[in-house]
Amino acid sequence: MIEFDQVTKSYTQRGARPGGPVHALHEVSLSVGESEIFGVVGESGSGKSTLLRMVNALELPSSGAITVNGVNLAALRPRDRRAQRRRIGMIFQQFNLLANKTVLANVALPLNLHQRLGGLAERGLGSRERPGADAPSADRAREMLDFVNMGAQASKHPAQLSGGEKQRVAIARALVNEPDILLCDEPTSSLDSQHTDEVMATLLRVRAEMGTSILLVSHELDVIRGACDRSAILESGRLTGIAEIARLQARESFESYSERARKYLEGDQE
Ligand SMILES: Nc1ncnc2c1ncn2[C@@H]1O[C@H](COP(=O)(O)OP(=O)(O)OP(=O)(O)O)[C@@H](O)[C@H]1O
Repeated sequence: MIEFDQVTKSYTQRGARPGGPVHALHEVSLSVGESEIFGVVGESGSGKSTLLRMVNALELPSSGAITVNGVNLAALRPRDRRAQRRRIGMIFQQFNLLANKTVLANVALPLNLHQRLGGLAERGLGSRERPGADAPSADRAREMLDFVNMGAQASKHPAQLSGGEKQRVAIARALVNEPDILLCDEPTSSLDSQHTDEVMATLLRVRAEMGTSILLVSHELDVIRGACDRSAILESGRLTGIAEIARLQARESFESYSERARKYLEGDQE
């Protein structure tokens, strides 16, 4: 599904005393399977975000090749690259929701954009000219909000939500176009443990019910261990290994916070 073949990404150092190229990634080869949850761990600056951004062609390799669903990203024309990108969802540490839009409008946004750029363009119509153009988007957005248990908060604005709720809305938005890959860049790094568990339980459900492949960058080893099947370990842009993570543990780790708290406080913890 996602293949990195000897991928190197170099940047030219800028600044007062420019030096040689920085290898953000150096000859990285890995593959991520269908419906797999694949982690990426490493210290700050090890190349995690670069790797993630390369999957949706926000960055292209300096050498080597990346194929997604059999398509070599570097060979795509810019327009096809944008189309390919719409088939990949992404969530971020800071949620990136639009503050002046309701939860529902945030989730519907990619659908409306997709319609404007796609089918409507072909017919030479803007969505304002088409009666009821937004209605199917609203239905689909509501469906996704229900999926992340945020249906009751559809008319709120992001500022009225907790961090965990914002991230679940961001997940709904990332999945509204039914992508087969979801990229997660430090999705729980600004959340407390209760909200981390809610978000991770949601991601496990996304994989179980939608079959989405998930690439999860995190510096939180517990999060990786609790959710991923395997994880790449990066050090200074090099892949130092791919850890196999026991599946049994993964299923047990994201019980509800209260369940874990009760077990822990009552001493029922391994
Ligand atoms: N656009 C850029 N221009 C120049 N150097 C860059 C650029 N993007 C990343 N780098 C460099 O590439 C290396 C890897 O960066 P990257 O952001 O991928 O690491 P990371 O593991 O995600 O770090 P963090 O955990 O701090 O976000 C770093 O040395 C970084 O400074």
